[in-house]
Amino acid sequence: MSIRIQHLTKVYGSQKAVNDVSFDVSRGEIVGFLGPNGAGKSTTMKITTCYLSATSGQVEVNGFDVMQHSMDVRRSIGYLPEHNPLYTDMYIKEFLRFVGALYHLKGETLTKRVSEMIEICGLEVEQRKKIGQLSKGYRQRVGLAQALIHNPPVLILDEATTGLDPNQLVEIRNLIKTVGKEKTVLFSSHIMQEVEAICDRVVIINRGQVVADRSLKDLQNEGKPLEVVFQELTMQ
Ligand SMILES: Nc1ncnc2c1ncn2[C@@H]1O[C@H](COP(=O)(O)OP(=O)(O)OP(=O)(O)O)[C@@H](O)[C@H]1O
Repeated sequence: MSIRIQHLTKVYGSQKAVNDVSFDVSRGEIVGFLGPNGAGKSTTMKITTCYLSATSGQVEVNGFDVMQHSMDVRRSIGYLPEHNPLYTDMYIKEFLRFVGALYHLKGETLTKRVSEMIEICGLEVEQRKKIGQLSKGYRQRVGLAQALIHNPPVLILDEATTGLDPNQLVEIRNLIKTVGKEKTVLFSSHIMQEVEAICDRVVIINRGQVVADRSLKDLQNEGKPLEVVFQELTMQ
């Protein structure tokens, strides 16, 4: 199992943001993680990527427990957070080299990997610019490039396509689909068409609890659009 979340609970002060959440993501699966605003998606993702600690429950990534083996978990994961933090004064290449070095890539390997990321993420035309000079869509691409630079087996993408124009959306979607052929991907989104286009399975969370864990095929066989299923499960 690439990601195993068992009985995960996170309490902020007096608020239970995540309440006994359990689900697995198998190797090579692309899973859409859906839920209304404030449902607990980002919190679950932050715990899975070791950015936050859980109040209780277990999370394993690639067989490593997030509490006991956080360095192994971090090495196994590429993470694009919802608010993608980038060094705006750095040039794209400079930033990717910096991130690659954090993962102990060096010399020719690092140079090759940075070039590959620039190509895969469609950054060639803008590669001479500083990150602060890039449009939002290109910043997202840099975010994806930094998430992929160490070739992690697991990708966690929190609203990776927010703010992209329709053309970029198609390109990034295709990119996620392509990398998803050899990686496990958990990604959150509010765009149902996107989830339908990319995912094998959806996990829907509402008020901190999982309310659906279904394959897209199952849902399609029922003939209900994902949007309708989502509304039925999350609108009270
Ligand atoms: N650092 C924090 N301190 C206190 N409460 C928090 C903190 N982070 C998140 N929360 C609360 O936890 C709940 C879940 O938030 P979370 O960001 O995980 O939701 P989400 O499903 O990702 O929402 P969105 O779709 O709006 O991004 C929300 O009510 C939020 O206000």
